[in-house]
Amino acid sequence: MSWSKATWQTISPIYHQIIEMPFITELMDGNLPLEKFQFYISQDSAYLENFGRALALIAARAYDTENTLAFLQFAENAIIVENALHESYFKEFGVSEKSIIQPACHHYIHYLKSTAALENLEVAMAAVLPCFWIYKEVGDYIYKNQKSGSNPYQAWIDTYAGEEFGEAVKKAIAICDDHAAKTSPIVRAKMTEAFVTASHLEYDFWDAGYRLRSWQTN
Ligand SMILES: Cc1ncc(CO)c(N)n1
Ligand SMILES: Cc1ncsc1CCO
Repeated sequence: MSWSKATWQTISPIYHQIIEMPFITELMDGNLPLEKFQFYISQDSAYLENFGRALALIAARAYDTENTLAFLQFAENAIIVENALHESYFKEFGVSEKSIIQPACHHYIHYLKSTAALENLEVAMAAVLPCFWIYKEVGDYIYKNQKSGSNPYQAWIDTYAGEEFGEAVKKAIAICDDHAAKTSPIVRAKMTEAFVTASHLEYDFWDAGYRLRSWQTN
């Protein structure tokens, strides 16, 4: 079995918990309170900017130009999505300025950046993979299970259920499988551990959005 298939099986309970989260079910039904979406989208803007930096760092560390190019493209797209969030969703949902990075987002960003900087390249690639893969699965799940009628969050749903994003996800999975096949069992196990950790952080990011979880002092 490929590394990616085995690892997805490992995080399958986390994925199933994610699609049952109130943030996701309410986003799907279009009745997620605006305040929670605003919190999420402003945190996600900071997330994508820094995710882009982590991807660019992985691009710089890649073993060959083909993989450098792939990760540069991922980095560029993450930043393009971030700009799209700014220009359309921010206006549409009345999110005005860049807000302080709150705990869940802070945790995730710095986990990705320190892993991209300090761990084996293969482990860094595995750490960023849930950002691609879980969003693709969640996007498809919401798209397929949506009720008919208008949803204020449709633009968000369409971004992640779209074909262009799907192609990037397939490519990122293939790159991880290729690296997993060529590395040692010790590094492969660390790749799995990084994938599991990032999957927990994906859950936590949505949970923080639903609870509006912020620093307790101001
Ligand atoms: C927290 C998070 N993970 C992954 C993605 C996918 O781009 C995103 N936008 N935000
Ligand atoms: C994972 C990811 N999320 C938003 S853009 C991007 C890279 C896709 O090319």
